Amino acid sequence: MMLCFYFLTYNICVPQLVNHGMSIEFLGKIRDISKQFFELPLEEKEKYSKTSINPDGYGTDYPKNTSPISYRLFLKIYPEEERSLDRWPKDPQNFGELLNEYGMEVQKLHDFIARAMAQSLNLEEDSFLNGYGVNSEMVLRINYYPPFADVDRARVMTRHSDASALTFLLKDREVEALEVLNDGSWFKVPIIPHAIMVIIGDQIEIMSNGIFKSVEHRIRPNLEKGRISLAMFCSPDLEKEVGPLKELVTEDCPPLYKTMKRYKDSFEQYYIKGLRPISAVKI
Ligand SMILES: O=C(O)CCC(=O)C(=O)O
Ligand SMILES: [Fe+2]
Repeated sequence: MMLCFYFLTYNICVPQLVNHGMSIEFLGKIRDISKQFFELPLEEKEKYSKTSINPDGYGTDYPKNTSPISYRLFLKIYPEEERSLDRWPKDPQNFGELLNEYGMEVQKLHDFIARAMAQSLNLEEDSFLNGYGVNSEMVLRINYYPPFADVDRARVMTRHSDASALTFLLKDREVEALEVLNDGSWFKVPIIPHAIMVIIGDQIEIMSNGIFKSVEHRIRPNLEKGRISLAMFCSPDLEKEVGPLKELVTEDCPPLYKTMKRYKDSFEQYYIKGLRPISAVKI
């Protein structure tokens, strides 16, 4: 496996994984089948709609009567027994099987990267993985952004960092739209075909006591073309107390973040106010 660090400026770098073991054909199938799902008639997609109690399924993040900047299919992949299988599309055929296989592959990548990150800090290789607790989560969000011309110009996906520990992002093969923030300026992330981008989420920033910083990013839709992306959010067990790893806290390096459960739950309330949830857990 190879981690290719793509430097956008001298101090901002976007890790993209290549030689990750998934074939070009497999990634092609995943992207194509996801796109086919979003191209189904609305009433077909709405068979899998999310509800107010279960976020799994098809939906948008905006109220029904406004034109959304993105549509999404949100599916919990792990823990396996928490899958809402009635929201896993039966059409296109094989979608479920492919998603299952993709989940297993991304889990391997995740464990490899989490171990490498721990080793890079001279920690035991399982330090981050142990910090996740037993029922760590993987949630897939497949995003479809219609062409810009179809949506309100002002609506760029709000800037955010991910609530996850790590996010593994399979980007569109053709449409560049992801931007990351550094020092007040936005930088476009270039496409490396078939690479999987690793996004540092808030919970790795917390566990590493600020050594790894979560990345603020946003999407600027394309004028002519729709765009597909698959974001796999890998996060600790919701019931696990997550805080700076004790190996990283010393007299000289006090904890910089509070320890808390269910970080994700508090995310939404800050996000909708335009605040960064991570700022609320800083000591
Ligand atoms: O579509 C993308 O490339 C990124 C999506 C994203 O940031 C998210 O779903 O959290
Ligand atoms: Fe994100």
